[in-house]
Amino acid sequence: MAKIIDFSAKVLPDSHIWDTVEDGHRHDPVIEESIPTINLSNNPDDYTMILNQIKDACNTRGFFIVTNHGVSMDVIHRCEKECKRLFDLEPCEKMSVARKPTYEISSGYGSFLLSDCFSKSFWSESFYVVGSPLEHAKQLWPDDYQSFCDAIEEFQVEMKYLATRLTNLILATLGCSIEDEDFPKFENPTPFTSLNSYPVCPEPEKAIGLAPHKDFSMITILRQTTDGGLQFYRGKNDTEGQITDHWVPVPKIGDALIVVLGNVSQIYSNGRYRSVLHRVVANQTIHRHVMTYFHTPLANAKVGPLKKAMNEGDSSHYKGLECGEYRRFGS
Ligand SMILES: O=C(O)CCC(=O)C(=O)O
Ligand SMILES: [Fe+2]
Repeated sequence: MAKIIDFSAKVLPDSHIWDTVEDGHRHDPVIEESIPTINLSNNPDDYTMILNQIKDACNTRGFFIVTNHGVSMDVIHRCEKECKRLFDLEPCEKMSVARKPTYEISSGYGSFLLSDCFSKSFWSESFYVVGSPLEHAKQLWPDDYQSFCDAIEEFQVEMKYLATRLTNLILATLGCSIEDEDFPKFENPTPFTSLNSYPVCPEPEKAIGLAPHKDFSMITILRQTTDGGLQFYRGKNDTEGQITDHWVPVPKIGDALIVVLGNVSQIYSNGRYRSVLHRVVANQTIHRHVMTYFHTPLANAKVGPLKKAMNEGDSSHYKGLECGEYRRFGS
Protein backbone atom coordinates (compact mmCIF):
# COMPACT_ATOMS: atom_id res chain seq x y z
CA MET A 1 0.00 0.00 0.00
CA ALA A 2 1.51 3.35 -1.01
CA LYS A 3 2.33 5.67 1.88
CA ILE A 4 3.39 9.28 1.52
CA ILE A 5 7.10 9.53 2.26
CA ASP A 6 8.78 12.85 2.89
CA PHE A 7 11.93 12.45 0.80
CA SER A 8 13.09 15.94 1.83
CA ALA A 9 13.48 14.86 5.49
CA LYS A 10 16.87 15.73 7.02
CA VAL A 11 16.78 12.70 9.31
CA LEU A 12 15.87 9.19 8.20
CA PRO A 13 12.45 8.22 9.60
CA ASP A 14 12.40 5.12 11.81
CA SER A 15 10.26 3.33 9.19
CA HIS A 16 13.28 3.45 6.83
CA ILE A 17 16.10 2.46 9.19
CA TRP A 18 17.42 -0.93 8.08
CA ASP A 19 20.70 -1.25 9.96
CA THR A 20 19.38 -3.85 12.37
CA VAL A 21 17.27 -5.72 9.80
CA GLU A 22 18.69 -8.77 8.04
CA ASP A 23 18.19 -8.02 4.36
CA GLY A 24 20.64 -10.67 3.13
CA HIS A 25 24.36 -10.05 2.52
CA ARG A 26 24.06 -6.45 3.73
CA HIS A 27 27.60 -6.33 5.06
CA ASP A 28 29.41 -8.17 2.28
CA PRO A 29 32.08 -5.97 0.69
CA VAL A 30 31.53 -3.88 -2.43
CA ILE A 31 34.29 -4.54 -4.96
CA GLU A 32 34.56 -2.71 -8.26
CA GLU A 33 35.29 -4.96 -11.23
CA SER A 34 34.74 -4.96 -14.94
CA ILE A 35 31.33 -6.02 -16.18
CA PRO A 36 30.99 -8.07 -19.39
CA THR A 37 30.16 -5.59 -22.15
CA ILE A 38 28.75 -6.93 -25.40
CA ASN A 39 28.61 -4.96 -28.63
CA LEU A 40 25.39 -6.11 -30.29
CA SER A 41 26.44 -5.18 -33.77
CA ASN A 42 24.12 -6.32 -36.54
CA ASN A 43 27.02 -7.59 -38.64
CA PRO A 44 26.31 -11.30 -39.39
CA ASP A 45 30.06 -12.01 -39.17
CA ASP A 46 29.90 -11.12 -35.44
CA TYR A 47 27.04 -13.51 -34.60
CA THR A 48 29.18 -16.35 -33.22
CA MET A 49 31.33 -13.97 -31.19
CA ILE A 50 28.23 -12.32 -29.69
CA LEU A 51 26.75 -15.73 -28.88
CA ASN A 52 29.94 -16.80 -27.10
CA GLN A 53 30.13 -13.57 -25.12
CA ILE A 54 26.50 -13.91 -24.02
CA LYS A 55 27.04 -17.56 -23.06
CA ASP A 56 30.06 -16.65 -20.99
CA ALA A 57 28.26 -13.76 -19.24
CA CYS A 58 25.22 -15.96 -18.49
CA ASN A 59 27.41 -18.77 -17.15
CA THR A 60 29.57 -16.66 -14.91
CA ARG A 61 27.57 -13.57 -13.87
CA GLY A 62 23.89 -13.49 -14.82
CA PHE A 63 24.21 -9.88 -15.90
CA PHE A 64 25.93 -7.91 -18.64
CA ILE A 65 25.97 -4.58 -20.43
CA VAL A 66 24.98 -4.12 -24.07
CA THR A 67 26.17 -1.39 -26.43
CA ASN A 68 25.07 -0.79 -30.01
CA HIS A 69 21.71 -2.16 -28.86
CA GLY A 70 19.59 -0.45 -31.49
CA VAL A 71 17.21 1.27 -29.02
CA SER A 72 16.70 4.88 -30.09
CA MET A 73 18.55 7.26 -27.76
CA ASP A 74 16.00 9.93 -28.60
CA VAL A 75 13.27 7.71 -27.11
CA ILE A 76 15.43 6.96 -24.06
CA HIS A 77 16.19 10.64 -23.41
CA ARG A 78 12.52 11.62 -23.79
CA CYS A 79 11.58 8.86 -21.39
CA GLU A 80 14.17 10.04 -18.86
CA LYS A 81 12.74 13.56 -19.07
CA GLU A 82 9.19 12.30 -18.51
CA CYS A 83 10.36 10.07 -15.67
CA LYS A 84 11.83 13.12 -13.89
CA ARG A 85 8.69 15.16 -14.61
CA LEU A 86 6.61 12.45 -12.93
CA PHE A 87 8.71 12.10 -9.78
CA ASP A 88 9.08 15.89 -9.42
CA LEU A 89 5.30 16.16 -8.85
CA GLU A 90 4.03 16.92 -5.35
CA PRO A 91 3.56 13.81 -3.17
CA CYS A 92 -0.24 14.24 -3.10
CA GLU A 93 -0.36 14.43 -6.90
CA LYS A 94 1.62 11.18 -7.20
CA MET A 95 -0.62 9.58 -4.57
CA SER A 96 -3.65 10.40 -6.72
CA VAL A 97 -2.48 7.62 -9.07
CA ALA A 98 -1.37 5.18 -6.35
CA ARG A 99 -1.19 1.50 -7.24
CA LYS A 100 -4.06 -0.65 -5.95
CA PRO A 101 -2.95 -2.89 -3.07
CA THR A 102 -3.12 -6.22 -4.92
CA TYR A 103 -0.56 -8.98 -5.27
CA GLU A 104 -0.92 -8.89 -9.04
CA ILE A 105 1.18 -6.23 -10.72
CA SER A 106 -0.97 -3.27 -11.67
CA SER A 107 -0.23 0.23 -12.96
CA GLY A 108 0.37 3.18 -10.68
CA TYR A 109 2.59 4.96 -8.18
CA GLY A 110 3.92 3.47 -4.97
CA SER A 111 6.71 1.46 -3.46
CA PHE A 112 8.19 -1.64 -5.11
CA LEU A 113 5.99 -4.74 -4.85
CA LEU A 114 8.89 -6.37 -2.98
CA SER A 115 8.50 -3.91 -0.11
CA ASP A 116 5.42 -5.85 1.08
CA CYS A 117 7.83 -8.60 2.21
CA PHE A 118 9.65 -6.39 4.72
CA SER A 119 8.78 -4.51 7.89
CA LYS A 120 10.91 -1.52 6.84
CA SER A 121 10.41 0.70 3.79
CA PHE A 122 12.75 1.37 0.88
CA TRP A 123 14.18 4.84 0.19
CA SER A 124 12.67 4.87 -3.28
CA GLU A 125 9.45 5.27 -5.23
CA SER A 126 8.26 3.62 -8.41
CA PHE A 127 5.62 3.98 -11.08
CA TYR A 128 4.55 0.75 -12.76
CA VAL A 129 3.14 0.79 -16.25
CA VAL A 130 1.34 -2.42 -17.17
CA GLY A 131 0.08 -1.97 -20.71
CA SER A 132 -0.76 1.66 -21.44
CA PRO A 133 -0.02 4.65 -19.15
CA LEU A 134 -2.83 6.71 -20.71
CA GLU A 135 -5.38 6.65 -17.90
CA HIS A 136 -2.93 7.76 -15.20
CA ALA A 137 -1.17 10.28 -17.42
CA LYS A 138 -4.50 11.96 -18.23
CA GLN A 139 -5.24 12.18 -14.52
CA LEU A 140 -1.85 13.72 -13.71
CA TRP A 141 -1.62 16.14 -16.63
CA PRO A 142 -5.12 16.64 -18.13
CA ASP A 143 -3.80 19.11 -20.74
CA ASP A 144 -0.33 17.74 -21.22
CA TYR A 145 -0.27 13.94 -21.07
CA GLN A 146 0.64 13.05 -24.68
CA SER A 147 4.42 13.43 -24.42
CA PHE A 148 4.48 11.09 -21.40
CA CYS A 149 2.39 8.43 -23.15
CA ASP A 150 4.34 8.68 -26.40
CA ALA A 151 7.71 8.36 -24.66
CA ILE A 152 6.68 5.38 -22.53
CA GLU A 153 4.89 3.57 -25.34
CA GLU A 154 7.79 4.03 -27.76
CA PHE A 155 10.20 2.87 -25.04
CA GLN A 156 8.14 -0.29 -24.56
CA VAL A 157 8.08 -1.06 -28.29
CA GLU A 158 11.84 -0.59 -28.66
CA MET A 159 12.64 -2.53 -25.50
CA LYS A 160 10.40 -5.41 -26.52
CA TYR A 161 12.26 -5.66 -29.82
CA LEU A 162 15.65 -5.72 -28.07
CA ALA A 163 14.42 -8.11 -25.36
CA THR A 164 13.12 -10.55 -27.99
CA ARG A 165 16.44 -10.44 -29.81
CA LEU A 166 18.39 -11.02 -26.58
CA THR A 167 16.05 -13.80 -25.48
CA ASN A 168 16.52 -15.63 -28.77
CA LEU A 169 20.29 -15.25 -28.43
CA ILE A 170 20.27 -16.54 -24.85
CA LEU A 171 18.15 -19.55 -25.88
CA ALA A 172 20.49 -20.16 -28.82
CA THR A 173 23.42 -20.35 -26.36
CA LEU A 174 21.54 -23.25 -24.74
CA GLY A 175 21.29 -25.07 -28.07
CA CYS A 176 17.62 -24.21 -28.55
CA SER A 177 16.22 -22.84 -31.76
CA ILE A 178 13.12 -21.05 -32.83
CA GLU A 179 12.02 -24.18 -34.73
CA ASP A 180 11.81 -26.27 -31.53
CA GLU A 181 8.26 -27.08 -30.52
CA ASP A 182 8.91 -25.97 -26.91
CA PHE A 183 10.79 -22.79 -27.91
CA PRO A 184 9.15 -20.17 -25.70
CA LYS A 185 6.66 -17.81 -27.27
CA PHE A 186 6.75 -14.23 -26.10
CA GLU A 187 3.95 -13.08 -28.36
CA ASN A 188 1.89 -10.18 -27.09
CA PRO A 189 2.93 -10.27 -23.46
CA THR A 190 1.58 -7.19 -21.69
CA PRO A 191 4.49 -4.78 -21.60
CA PHE A 192 5.60 -4.13 -18.03
CA THR A 193 7.78 -1.11 -17.41
CA SER A 194 8.79 0.35 -14.09
CA LEU A 195 10.03 3.91 -13.64
CA ASN A 196 12.10 4.15 -10.46
CA SER A 197 13.32 7.09 -8.41
CA TYR A 198 15.94 6.99 -5.65
CA PRO A 199 15.97 10.43 -4.03
CA VAL A 200 19.00 11.77 -2.18
CA CYS A 201 19.04 10.08 1.23
CA PRO A 202 20.03 11.87 4.48
CA GLU A 203 21.57 8.72 6.05
CA PRO A 204 22.32 6.27 3.24
CA GLU A 205 24.33 3.83 5.37
CA LYS A 206 21.21 3.07 7.43
CA ALA A 207 18.78 2.88 4.50
CA ILE A 208 18.24 0.71 1.44
CA GLY A 209 16.98 1.80 -1.99
CA LEU A 210 15.76 -1.66 -2.99
CA ALA A 211 16.47 -4.84 -0.99
CA PRO A 212 18.38 -7.76 -2.54
CA HIS A 213 16.12 -9.77 -4.85
CA LYS A 214 15.98 -11.75 -8.07
CA ASP A 215 13.68 -10.77 -10.91
CA PHE A 216 10.88 -13.01 -12.02
CA SER A 217 11.34 -12.14 -15.71
CA MET A 218 13.20 -13.99 -18.48
CA ILE A 219 15.39 -10.90 -18.71
CA THR A 220 15.14 -7.38 -17.37
CA ILE A 221 16.65 -4.46 -19.27
CA LEU A 222 17.57 -1.32 -17.36
CA ARG A 223 18.58 2.20 -18.21
CA GLN A 224 19.96 4.32 -15.36
CA THR A 225 20.41 8.09 -15.50
CA THR A 226 23.43 8.00 -13.18
CA ASP A 227 25.49 5.41 -11.38
CA GLY A 228 25.66 5.23 -7.60
CA GLY A 229 23.14 2.58 -6.67
CA LEU A 230 22.66 -0.71 -8.50
CA GLN A 231 24.85 -3.63 -7.37
CA PHE A 232 24.97 -7.29 -8.43
CA TYR A 233 25.96 -10.12 -6.13
CA ARG A 234 28.75 -12.55 -6.84
CA GLY A 235 29.44 -15.33 -4.42
CA LYS A 236 31.06 -18.66 -3.70
CA ASN A 237 28.22 -20.52 -5.34
CA ASP A 238 28.89 -18.91 -8.68
CA THR A 239 30.35 -21.16 -11.32
CA GLU A 240 33.82 -19.64 -11.20
CA GLY A 241 34.65 -21.46 -7.98
CA GLN A 242 36.50 -19.75 -5.18
CA ILE A 243 35.59 -16.10 -5.18
CA THR A 244 34.87 -13.94 -2.17
CA ASP A 245 31.21 -13.05 -1.67
CA HIS A 246 30.84 -9.46 -2.76
CA TRP A 247 28.69 -6.82 -4.43
CA VAL A 248 29.65 -5.38 -7.81
CA PRO A 249 28.57 -1.77 -8.43
CA VAL A 250 27.29 -0.90 -11.91
CA PRO A 251 28.63 2.30 -13.46
CA LYS A 252 26.64 4.26 -16.03
CA ILE A 253 28.38 3.66 -19.33
CA GLY A 254 27.39 6.12 -22.05
CA ASP A 255 24.40 4.89 -24.03
CA ALA A 256 24.67 1.31 -22.77
CA LEU A 257 21.84 -0.74 -21.27
CA ILE A 258 22.06 -3.30 -18.47
CA VAL A 259 20.68 -6.83 -18.92
CA VAL A 260 19.72 -8.96 -15.91
CA LEU A 261 18.86 -12.70 -16.04
CA GLY A 262 15.64 -13.48 -14.20
CA ASN A 263 14.12 -16.66 -12.79
CA VAL A 264 12.45 -17.69 -16.05
CA SER A 265 15.93 -17.97 -17.66
CA GLN A 266 16.99 -20.19 -14.79
CA ILE A 267 13.97 -22.45 -15.29
CA TYR A 268 14.24 -22.67 -19.09
CA SER A 269 17.93 -23.56 -18.79
CA ASN A 270 17.21 -26.15 -16.05
CA GLY A 271 19.51 -24.23 -13.71
CA ARG A 272 22.50 -23.93 -16.06
CA TYR A 273 22.03 -20.18 -15.91
CA ARG A 274 21.22 -18.50 -12.60
CA SER A 275 19.05 -15.50 -12.01
CA VAL A 276 21.21 -12.95 -10.27
CA LEU A 277 20.71 -11.32 -6.88
CA HIS A 278 20.82 -7.54 -7.04
CA ARG A 279 20.03 -4.52 -4.86
CA VAL A 280 20.07 -0.73 -4.93
CA VAL A 281 21.91 1.15 -2.19
CA ALA A 282 20.85 4.63 -1.14
CA ASN A 283 23.17 7.58 -1.67
CA GLN A 284 23.60 11.06 -0.26
CA THR A 285 24.43 13.10 -3.33
CA ILE A 286 22.55 12.06 -6.46
CA HIS A 287 18.86 11.63 -7.21
CA ARG A 288 18.93 8.53 -9.43
CA HIS A 289 16.22 7.65 -11.97
CA VAL A 290 15.89 4.29 -13.68
CA MET A 291 13.67 2.87 -16.41
CA THR A 292 13.20 -0.89 -16.37
CA TYR A 293 11.61 -3.24 -18.89
CA PHE A 294 10.62 -6.75 -17.75
CA HIS A 295 10.42 -9.41 -20.48
CA THR A 296 8.23 -12.24 -19.23
CA PRO A 297 6.11 -14.86 -21.01
CA LEU A 298 2.34 -14.60 -20.79
CA ALA A 299 0.87 -15.64 -17.46
CA ASN A 300 -0.67 -18.79 -19.00
CA ALA A 301 2.48 -19.81 -20.94
CA LYS A 302 3.98 -23.13 -19.79
CA VAL A 303 7.41 -22.58 -18.27
CA GLY A 304 9.70 -25.52 -17.60
CA PRO A 305 13.18 -26.69 -18.60
CA LEU A 306 13.54 -26.74 -22.40
CA LYS A 307 14.32 -30.19 -23.84
CA LYS A 308 17.37 -29.10 -25.79
CA ALA A 309 18.76 -27.12 -22.83
CA MET A 310 19.10 -30.37 -20.86
CA ASN A 311 22.09 -32.65 -21.26
CA GLU A 312 21.60 -36.43 -21.81
CA GLY A 313 20.57 -38.05 -18.56
CA ASP A 314 19.79 -34.75 -16.77
CA SER A 315 16.67 -34.73 -14.68
CA SER A 316 14.41 -31.74 -14.67
CA HIS A 317 15.06 -29.46 -11.69
CA TYR A 318 11.81 -27.54 -12.13
CA LYS A 319 8.20 -28.55 -12.60
CA GLY A 320 6.51 -27.33 -15.76
CA LEU A 321 4.03 -24.76 -14.47
CA GLU A 322 2.23 -21.83 -15.92
CA CYS A 323 4.26 -18.66 -15.70
CA GLY A 324 1.64 -17.00 -13.48
CA GLU A 325 1.78 -19.95 -11.06
CA TYR A 326 5.55 -19.58 -10.63
CA ARG A 327 4.98 -15.94 -9.83
CA ARG A 328 2.47 -16.83 -7.13
CA PHE A 329 4.94 -19.26 -5.52
CA GLY A 330 7.46 -16.43 -5.39
CA SER A 331 11.19 -16.80 -5.78
O1 LIG B 1 16.24 0.55 -10.13
C1 LIG B 1 17.18 -0.24 -10.25
O2 LIG B 1 18.35 0.11 -10.41
C2 LIG B 1 16.90 -1.73 -10.15
C3 LIG B 1 15.45 -2.08 -10.25
C4 LIG B 1 15.19 -3.52 -10.06
O3 LIG B 1 16.05 -4.30 -9.79
C5 LIG B 1 13.81 -4.03 -10.22
O4 LIG B 1 12.88 -3.22 -10.40
O5 LIG B 1 13.61 -5.25 -10.16
FE1 LIG C 1 15.36 -6.30 -10.01
